[in-house]
Amino acid sequence: MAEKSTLSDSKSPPFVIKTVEMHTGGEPLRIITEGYPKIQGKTILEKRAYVRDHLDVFRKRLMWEPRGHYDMYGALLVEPDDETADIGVLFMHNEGYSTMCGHACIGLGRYAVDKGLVPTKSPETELIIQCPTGPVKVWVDYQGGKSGRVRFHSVPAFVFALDQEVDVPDYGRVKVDIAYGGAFYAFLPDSSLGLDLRTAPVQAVRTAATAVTEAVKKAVPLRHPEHPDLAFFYGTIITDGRDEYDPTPTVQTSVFGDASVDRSPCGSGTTARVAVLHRRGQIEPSKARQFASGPTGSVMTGRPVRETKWGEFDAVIVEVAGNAYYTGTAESTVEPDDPLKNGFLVK
Ligand SMILES: O=C(O)[C@H]1NCC[C@@H]1O
Repeated sequence: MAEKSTLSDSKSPPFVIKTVEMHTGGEPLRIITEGYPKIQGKTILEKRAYVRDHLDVFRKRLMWEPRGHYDMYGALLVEPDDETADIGVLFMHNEGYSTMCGHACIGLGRYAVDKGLVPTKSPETELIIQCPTGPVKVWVDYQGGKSGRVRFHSVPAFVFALDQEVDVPDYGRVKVDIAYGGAFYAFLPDSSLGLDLRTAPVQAVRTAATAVTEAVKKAVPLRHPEHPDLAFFYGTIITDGRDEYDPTPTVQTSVFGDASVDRSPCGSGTTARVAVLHRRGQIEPSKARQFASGPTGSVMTGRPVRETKWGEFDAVIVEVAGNAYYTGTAESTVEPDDPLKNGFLVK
């Protein structure tokens, strides 16, 4: 639906937002580089709350149609408050503002190197991106003046629940694993929803995963070791159930936010899934596993690096790696008399 502007059109300055467009494994990344109003707040979580409460019309204009689309994804660079961080970022999608995004960290790693936001070093340039979930360490291949593949270590990943039973309307009682990889996800195999990821239409996967998400949200109260703003359920990842180690990729489709389908294997979801596989003894640090996206077949690798603790939770640092590519730049504008200027979604 189209929404009324919360900005006064006669008084507000013209809307001109510049962006750099990338994709990681097919998942769009719209990096906002110029034109956002000043963001208030000292901590990154305060900044996230500020854009959500005061500037949400900007997200809708940039993520929703006609400038974006139902499954668009964006990143807004902000001043970090963590002294160790090189850049800070807020993430946005069709419904709101997520707390961690692996595909975006992969794209932003390249972007930071290519824009000279960090001093470069070969063969790898290291940087820290402050995300709402916490600091994410990123290494960007950098050789012959060219940025390439990116790997990252997110905040500690932990299993919240294994084999949690939930009743999913239209699908029955299923068991899910719930884990945190910078955001909370539920995992279950396609077979328990009567689907086959290799052949199911993406809409069927979207519908089933969304039903699981709604059921888990109702049934499972979440806890985060540090901050209540981070204790929300972000999405469901349906897998092909091939959890035991195998050199060929295991397929997974992540459905997050308001039923948005990730075109990539989902970096934060992969982080969380590695935590589950690690807990079940199905993955080793020395053998990275390949995780392929259901919608596009694009691949990220993931492996546990070392065990740690986060508050009450046994946790693990996970390394995820992937590739991002530039697709262009854009300058988005708004005409005051456009009745659809604030965006709309077609499901
Ligand atoms: O790669 C990721 O972590 C993300 N991709 C879109 C949804 C998740 O935030």
